[in-house]
Amino acid sequence: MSTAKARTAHAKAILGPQLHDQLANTKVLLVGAGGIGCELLKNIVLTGFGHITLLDLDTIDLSNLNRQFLFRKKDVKQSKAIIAAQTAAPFNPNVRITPIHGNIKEPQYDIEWFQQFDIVLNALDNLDARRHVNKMCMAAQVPLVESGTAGYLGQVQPLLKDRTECFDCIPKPTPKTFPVCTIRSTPSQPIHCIVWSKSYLVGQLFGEDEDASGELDEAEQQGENAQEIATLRKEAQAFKAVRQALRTPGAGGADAAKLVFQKVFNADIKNLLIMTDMWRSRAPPVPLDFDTIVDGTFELRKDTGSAPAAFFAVNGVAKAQANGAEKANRSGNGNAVASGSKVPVEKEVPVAATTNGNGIGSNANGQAAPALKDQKALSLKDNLELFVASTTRLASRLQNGEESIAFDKDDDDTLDFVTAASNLRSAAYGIEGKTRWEVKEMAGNIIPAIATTNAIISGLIVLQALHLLRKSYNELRNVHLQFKPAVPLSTIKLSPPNQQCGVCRDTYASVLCDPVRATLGAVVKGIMGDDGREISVYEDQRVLSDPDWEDNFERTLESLNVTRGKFLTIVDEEGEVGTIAVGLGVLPPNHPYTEPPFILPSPLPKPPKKIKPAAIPLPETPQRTSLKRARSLDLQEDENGVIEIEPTPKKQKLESNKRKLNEDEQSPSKRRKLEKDGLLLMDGAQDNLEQEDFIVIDDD
Ligand SMILES: Nc1ncnc2c1ncn2[C@@H]1O[C@H](COP(=O)(O)OP(=O)(O)OP(=O)(O)O)[C@@H](O)[C@H]1O
Ligand SMILES: [Zn+2]
Repeated sequence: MSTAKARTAHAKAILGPQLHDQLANTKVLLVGAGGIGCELLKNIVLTGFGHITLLDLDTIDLSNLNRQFLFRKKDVKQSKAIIAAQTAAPFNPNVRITPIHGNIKEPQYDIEWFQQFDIVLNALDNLDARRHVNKMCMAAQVPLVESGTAGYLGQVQPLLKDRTECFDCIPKPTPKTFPVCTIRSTPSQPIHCIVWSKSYLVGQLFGEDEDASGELDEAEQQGENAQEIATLRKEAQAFKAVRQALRTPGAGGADAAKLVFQKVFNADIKNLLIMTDMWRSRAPPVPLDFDTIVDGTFELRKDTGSAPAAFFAVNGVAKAQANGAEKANRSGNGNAVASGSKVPVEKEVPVAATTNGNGIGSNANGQAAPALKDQKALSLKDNLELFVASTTRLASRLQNGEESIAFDKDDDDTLDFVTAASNLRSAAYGIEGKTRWEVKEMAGNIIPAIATTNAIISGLIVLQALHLLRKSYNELRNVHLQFKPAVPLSTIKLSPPNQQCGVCRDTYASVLCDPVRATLGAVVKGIMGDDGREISVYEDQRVLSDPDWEDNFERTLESLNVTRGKFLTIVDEEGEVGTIAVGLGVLPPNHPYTEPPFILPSPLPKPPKKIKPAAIPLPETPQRTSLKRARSLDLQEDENGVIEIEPTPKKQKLESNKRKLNEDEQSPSKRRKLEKDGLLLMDGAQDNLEQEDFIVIDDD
């Protein structure tokens, strides 16, 4: 057998000659060349996909090399897409890989561009880009395989307009937040102190001169303790002096750091202690003292030697350990603090993750093991020194012209500062400390990437992609990789689209136009044809017209900042007919100047009548990966240990922004209402559209 034949023999045997030949001509777009993307590129090249476009906006970072195996050290700072394409192309001489170093959200990647592909594979790491690709695939009617991994968990979801749920059919959970008072006055866990330090203190000291009273107003309205709020207000106002000191050359060194320390770890805590009621049911914090920490005589709890002291041994010596840790161990009082011999590890932390409070890492047997610098437990004095050093560095950056500094996990100065400040606060509140490594992980919301998870998920993506290309729609499954060694995979049959979805239930159309010449009115009237319904028109969240207000119809699309890659959304005023989403593309170069400056789709879009949401809420979707649920449904694992779960009716999705707007629009007096709310409306074609002219109805 020739080498070329031998190379494809196995793939051909597995796929069958028909699919094998089809793949050679298949055009696939792979978005993302990171952890999943590298694995997936290798897979699709070896499977025999013939035309691959690989797009990624990023360059290679040293930290990518442990799992993004198409990259080498010499490639650091080069384009991910270009290097991945170069490395993977020789895996199959018949493949054509077109790398693009760019952002998938750029306007040139419009509906027409997406339509050139037979299938799109997402290997992205953020919701925003995923949602964008989902929408473009729905608009272009191109099948998409969506995927993601988090530590040991992973998911693959095939998506096809009108057949399956889209990525946006199910609302995504919002990130966890903490009540403002927990963060600002009564923390009880390390994460509370970390959030305080990175989201509040860094901003107050090094950020824009922002008034942080908004969230306090809100807390007050929600009935929080008025005295506590008043104290927190005073505390925030008193930042002025320290902000000034940090920005003053000469005073901005260690003295300024000491000033900050005295304010936040001593004076502010003393002020909170005045509210004795607050500390009846919880342990009061201990004001820290700069000088005695430096000279080694400071004691966190003079009285009982309570557990937290074990983690903040003064001078790096586990002075408190003898009385503190042991007592904590014996008392077993259920506090969040752990024994002096082992700090609880919240997430997977490799190598010498446990520490014994004296700055030396210990392994599982309690034997001393040399800790990496970042994984070393810091004593109270270590933290104070780190606080002074990092505050001084940040202050000098401000003095050298940086206007404001925000937390960034990859900015060593801010990470050092957040590590030290959160540990000092933890010490004051009797909460265990965290290593710099752990703080980076928690503050940066880092979930360790696991190469094996990416490899498994990338294999599953190819299987789902093959089902889509074969049009074996009954074979499609959502697949979950779960942290259950006995049943690592579960598959779920696909649910139909959510009828209330604001993305995949829209009727999409594409208009090729010259936005410099085409007016809003001409395009909208062209799309609507002889359909005389009352409509409103939006671009994203901006209202461009409604039935009582069509002033913008005269304006060119460009003057309204509605250009290539954007969508005009045409919403039925009565809410009875589906929404039309018109994607804007460019005119072909040979389009005659004498013709209208746009080409309408043919046939014109005919959105369906809307299905009214059911009055009675449907039962909630089950925990999809839950084994318990699978068992309760009496489902059997198949021969591969895979459990299959039938989809159940889903809960009505919260109306999308657009639908919320729709309700608003029912009233013809919306324009007046918006103006009453202080929102600005554009009055005539001569108006220049400024950013502030946009009417933002709801922020996402
Ligand atoms: N809008 C976008 N357009 C193009 N590529 C994107 C876009 N958003 C994210 N990506 C790419 O998706 C990839 C996701 O891969 P991955 O999750 O492994 O992230 P990473 O940045 O390589 O790793 P880590 O975040 O763990 O350091 C990245 O290479 C990233 O550049
Ligand atoms: Zn949807």
